Amino acid sequence: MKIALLGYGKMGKVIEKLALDRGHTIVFKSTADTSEGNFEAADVAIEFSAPEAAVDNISKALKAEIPVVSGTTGWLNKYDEMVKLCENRNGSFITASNFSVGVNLFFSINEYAAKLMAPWKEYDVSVEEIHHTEKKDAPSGTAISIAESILKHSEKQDWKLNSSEENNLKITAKREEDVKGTHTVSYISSIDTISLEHVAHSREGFAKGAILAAEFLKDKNGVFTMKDVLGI
Ligand SMILES: NC(=O)C1=CN([C@@H]2O[C@H](COP(=O)(O)OP(=O)(O)OC[C@H]3O[C@@H](n4cnc5c(N)ncnc54)[C@H](OP(=O)(O)O)[C@@H]3O)[C@@H](O)[C@H]2O)C=CC1
Ligand SMILES: O=C(O)C1=N[C@H](C(=O)O)C[C@H](O)C1
Repeated sequence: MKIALLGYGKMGKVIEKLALDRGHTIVFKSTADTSEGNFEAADVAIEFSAPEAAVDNISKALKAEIPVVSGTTGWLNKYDEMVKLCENRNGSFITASNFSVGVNLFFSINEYAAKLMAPWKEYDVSVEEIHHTEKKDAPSGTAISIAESILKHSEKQDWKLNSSEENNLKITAKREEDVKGTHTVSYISSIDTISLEHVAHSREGFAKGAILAAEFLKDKNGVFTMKDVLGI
């Protein structure tokens, strides 16, 4: 596959390395103010940039009829707009708050746990995420996905960053040097604590999942999720 990398930071660089190892080629790369290569030659675009840049990047790919995989977080208030654009252009689009296979399995475990725990009102549920200090958005997109799944099975009304109000699901976001991404769901009662945790040891899992998504998307039309890619 010929890949365009929209965003060539920490993630773009890991994706480039793994894509080359899998026999793909990189035909275009862009950062905030530079670009090189031939965008129109790409079979697929992989977009990991910044919250304020994602919508422009995704639109640019869809308008050029290039399937687009977007991993950027913090722009999802414009998700419906991007879906409409994709449908109007008969294009292909997938976004995920987290492309790692492990986290997508964790999402399913979290959903199962949320259903199981729903009747046991003595447990209070909360979510914590820890990331590196360069991260621009909080809470992480992954923490929001986890919280939204829990809320489907909970009496709590919404998630809230650092809120201790009983009717909100509390998400705590911490920033520590070089942490790739740690997400913990805790169910705490006066008697015990049940915790589910995913710890990313490197960025490879995110990058591998994004390349799998690009390979899946290349010859398809429509809007997909990681559940479609992984068949889970
Ligand atoms: N869904 C997932 O699995 C994952 C998602 N992410 C998300 O991906 C995004 C990127 O993460 P990461 O690589 O760590 O971030 P970095 O800050 O390391 O890299 C961001 C890159 O995007 C570039 N960029 C900024 N604006 C534009 C633009 N308008 N057009 C093209 N490129 C642009 C930056 O350029 P410059 O250097 O010039 O500013 C930089 O090259 C974040 O939103 C993060 O949350 C991260 C990991 C996994
Ligand atoms: O910015 C990051 O680094 C990450 N961002 C994603 C998120 O916001 O959930 C995914 C991963 O945790 C790493």
